[in-house]
Amino acid sequence: MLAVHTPITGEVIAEVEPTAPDAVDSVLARASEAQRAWARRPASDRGAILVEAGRLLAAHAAELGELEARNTGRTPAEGRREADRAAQAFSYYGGWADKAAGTTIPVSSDVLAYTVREPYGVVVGVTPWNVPVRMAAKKAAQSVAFGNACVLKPAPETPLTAMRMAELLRAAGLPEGLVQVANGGPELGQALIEHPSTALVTFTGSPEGGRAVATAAAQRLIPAVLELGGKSPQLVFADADLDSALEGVLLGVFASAGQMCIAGSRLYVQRGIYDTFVERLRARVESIVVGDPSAPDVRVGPQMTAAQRDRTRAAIDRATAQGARMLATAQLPSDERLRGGFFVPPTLFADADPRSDLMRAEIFGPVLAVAPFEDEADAAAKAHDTEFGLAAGVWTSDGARAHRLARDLRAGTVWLNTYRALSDQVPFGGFGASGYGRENGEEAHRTYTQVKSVVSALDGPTPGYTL
Ligand SMILES: NC(=O)C1=CN([C@@H]2O[C@H](COP(=O)(O)OP(=O)(O)OC[C@H]3O[C@@H](n4cnc5c(N)ncnc54)[C@H](O)[C@@H]3O)[C@@H](O)[C@H]2O)C=CC1
Ligand code: BAL
Repeated sequence: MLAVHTPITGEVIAEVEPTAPDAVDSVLARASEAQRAWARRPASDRGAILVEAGRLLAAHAAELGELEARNTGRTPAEGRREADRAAQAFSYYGGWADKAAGTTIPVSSDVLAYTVREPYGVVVGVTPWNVPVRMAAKKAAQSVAFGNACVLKPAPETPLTAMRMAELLRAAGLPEGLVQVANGGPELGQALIEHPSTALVTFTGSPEGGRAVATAAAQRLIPAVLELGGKSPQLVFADADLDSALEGVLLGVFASAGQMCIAGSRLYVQRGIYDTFVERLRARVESIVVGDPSAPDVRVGPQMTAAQRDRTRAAIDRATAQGARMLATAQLPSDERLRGGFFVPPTLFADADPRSDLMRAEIFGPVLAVAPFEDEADAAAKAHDTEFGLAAGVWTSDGARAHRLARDLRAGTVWLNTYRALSDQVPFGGFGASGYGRENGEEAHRTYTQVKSVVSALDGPTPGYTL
């Protein structure tokens, strides 16, 4: 059995049956069979079932949110928000199901061509432990909206909400086998991708995992969508609304205890306001209350896994060893009950070597590094000093500058005077080592379908056309 822990105390909260390697065939056979029938149903029927799934998930959002918060150590409010957004994914993609269409192409007076966007078949969705229910919902909803089946493989540390979601989807009328959850680690993920019935893989997780997934997909000549990590910059200009910028910076890196692919973990502040802004930041970091997220004053909970706690602690030690100056660190909880919890205090560093791990490697924990910049060109150069390109934040009251930077920054998402504003409607994905392929919004239709072109002679059978 797979033991599932709560990171708040380290206790085991559930045991989950792993999917046996010899069950992969039957999981995928069920998915293929369900998909063939599902793809033949009118798109508006599929959409209506997804909308009903959204309604049922919303009706169970309190239960799902509580489970999510317990398994991930999020605050109850964050858990609820994640559950609400999982429900919204089904409502949103339910709306897309009968609106996504191909195109007609008037090639010449006697030839009409058109395209049809067809489902791939069975999609394998490999999801991480940091956003369990929303990520599972998003990948499943995008898959089935356009006629695919979806086999989800959640991270073994946080499978509970995806499993409950699959039960609710079935209750909402999604056919048996269309959305399934297979439980296990990387080996199971590989076995699912290597299986001949899998037609598309969508992965969210680490660059290492992404590389292995892409390699397995390439061996099978199937497409892979990879949403990987980041080392995202936030740029604060002297003319910004500094109160909003301060909040945006804090939430951008310490929400979810820093375990976000989009964490704004490199902060660059314009020289003229550097000392005062960093002093305000330092005071705020020191006052962050860390502990059991269900307590009303707690702002930062634990790391979601023991392994992540160890990785974050090691990253803090390495930053110090490589010469960064620790400016502030919050207090760990003193409550005896939380002694087994996976806590790491939010920590602020300055004066790091730009080539050090602190400035280059994803930490995925509550660790922020701050450095000054001189002007717009210097800010952009510093922002680009990374192999990643997932997100960037710009805080300035100069609209033209904001849009110049939005144009120039190499990142899949650029937020202007906000951060972490994610929506099903807005395409999401990375540049560079942050992955490739896009999900969300109308990109979902392109990503989760393949194009078939149909070319038709209008003036009777005509062999040998060269178009
Ligand atoms: N971009 C993101 O949202 C995430 C990034 N990370 C980064 O990765 C680091 C390590 O976290 P991990 O849990 O080890 O992430 P991971 O990338 O190893 O795991 C994420 C998911 O991929 C699966 N997986 C891993 N290797 C696979 C393979 N070869 N084939 C198929 N499936 C595979 C895992 O079982 C899990 O479901 C974190 O410290 C963080 O830096 C982790 C989780 C999410
Ligand atoms: N992993 C994608 C960013 C998010 O939805 O939290």
